[in-house]
Amino acid sequence: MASAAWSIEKRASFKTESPVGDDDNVPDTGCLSIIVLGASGDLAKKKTFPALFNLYRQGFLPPDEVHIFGYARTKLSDDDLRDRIRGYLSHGKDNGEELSKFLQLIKYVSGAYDAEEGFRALDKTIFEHEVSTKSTEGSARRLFYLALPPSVYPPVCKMIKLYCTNKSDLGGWTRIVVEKPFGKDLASAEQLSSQIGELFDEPQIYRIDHYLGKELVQNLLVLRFANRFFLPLWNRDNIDNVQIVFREDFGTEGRGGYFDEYGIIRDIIQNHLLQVFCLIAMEKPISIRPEHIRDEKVKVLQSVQPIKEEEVVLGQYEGYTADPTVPDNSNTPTFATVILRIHNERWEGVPFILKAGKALNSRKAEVRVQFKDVPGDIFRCQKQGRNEFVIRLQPSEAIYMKLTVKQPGLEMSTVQSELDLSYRQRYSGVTIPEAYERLILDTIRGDQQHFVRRDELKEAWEIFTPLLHRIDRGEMKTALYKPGSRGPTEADELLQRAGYVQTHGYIWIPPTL
Ligand SMILES: NC(=O)C1=CN([C@@H]2O[C@H](COP(=O)(O)OP(=O)(O)OC[C@H]3O[C@@H](n4cnc5c(N)ncnc54)[C@H](OP(=O)(O)O)[C@@H]3O)[C@@H](O)[C@H]2O)C=CC1
Ligand SMILES: O=C1O[C@H](COP(=O)(O)O)[C@@H](O)[C@H](O)[C@H]1O
Repeated sequence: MASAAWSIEKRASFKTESPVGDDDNVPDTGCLSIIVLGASGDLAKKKTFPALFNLYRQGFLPPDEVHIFGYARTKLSDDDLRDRIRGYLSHGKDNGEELSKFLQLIKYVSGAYDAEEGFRALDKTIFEHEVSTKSTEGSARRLFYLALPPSVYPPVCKMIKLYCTNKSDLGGWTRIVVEKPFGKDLASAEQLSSQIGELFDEPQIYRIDHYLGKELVQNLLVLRFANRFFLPLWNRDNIDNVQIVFREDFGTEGRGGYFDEYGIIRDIIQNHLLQVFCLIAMEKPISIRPEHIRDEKVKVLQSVQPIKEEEVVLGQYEGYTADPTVPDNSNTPTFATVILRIHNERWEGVPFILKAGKALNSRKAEVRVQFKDVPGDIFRCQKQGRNEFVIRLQPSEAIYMKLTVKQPGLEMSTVQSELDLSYRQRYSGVTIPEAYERLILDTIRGDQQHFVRRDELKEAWEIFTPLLHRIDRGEMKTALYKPGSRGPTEADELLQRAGYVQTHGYIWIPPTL
């Protein structure tokens, strides 16, 4: 099929204003084919198909318009694929009829990732579906989700471009969703970007970072820019330090081979935590249009200073190399604390402490903004703790503010307490969507706000590549830590040196209903 001019992508994610583009002629309806490449794999069964099922159940994938196609090299029948994924969709719930109907929407095509034959067969199967839905040529929508190792992105994109691109002159489109890790360093990411960029235009490429689909990450812009409270406080005059933390209480769990090639900085910090960092640190965009938001993200990334070796702590949990897919002498960090410093008027001197680790003592992701001490404090509160604004991304989503209040009672003494917005309590009955669900819906609607733009990705790699190369060359020390611990003690020491003051004797406990 011949390709035609690409349509401008459009979607209003905030109902009061279309943040995307000016072209209102792109239809949100019509024949839609979702093609999951790498359908036999781990991500597809655990995340992609379950997200599609949830969208289907909520009516976002109408069965008269939508078909789903799995593609991979493994020889499978349609039913084999359905059987493989069934268990990941039902979660023991009694949704039998819905599930069967959804599974019937799925077809499977087997083929190589670099050969014409398979992609021609895929195109034929998709085309048959488009004909069966009486879709007008040029109006069909094709979404290719690459649940594949990045090594095969270039040949796969080439095959899609050559054999599976639909005509799009009547509002149809072809879009590509790519997963992280997008490259291993600046040079490889740029090479990959160029290879894909030669085949598809930027508005067709959706670089997924699933943290951008999390409810509380999406709330960051609203919190910062829709509340008067924070506007005057959000700067170096008031904020002492910011922590962005990811902790998992399990190890690499069967993904050791993949993980060892990448390490915790490429797996979590360079993408997930850095995206959160951008939303915390960037200036106010001129509107909520995706390009305006992404412009600001790029600017703050460009203001990050080179990382100093003395502001990095690396760790590896004991037992990591026991995984047979991990080399015995691996130096790959499973834990890292890295301090980023921003050279601009708002943030000069404020450390942004990005910390991520596997096999630690708890599972959580949060942003902790610690304020400076009260000047001329007449209550001697510094001894009790500083004001903190905490955004708990997961689990138990919450936003809370740690503050000092009078201890209730006859005495005039102070105590640490909190203003607490716990989602489960405040929004009981509301189901928070899975990140992948929301992001796939965005790709269908053409909203790139929560996806990583090419220049953003380049800046992200610019920041971390020198450090990553030093680690790869074995020039940085990796401390061993016990699984189930807080990580290397050096990380806590670095935190203290950066100015973080821990509140002793106070722990926020998520309220229960
Ligand atoms: N799994 C997860 O939780 C997450 C994964 N990701 C990313 O998503 C993508 C897919 O991940 P995941 O599903 O775990 O990967 P898998 O290793 O399960 O690979 C997916 C499929 O790709 C094919 N494949 C595997 N290795 C190769 C290879 N060397 N050359 C060609 N084809 C290959 C296999 O299909 P077949 O042999 O049938 O062709 C496999 O079923 C990756 O980029 C990953 O980093 C991102 C976040 C989380
Ligand atoms: O991308 C990845 O994310 C998961 C953690 O995701 P979360 O949504 O459960 O926080 C991580 O386990 C994995 O190593 C990494 O590749």
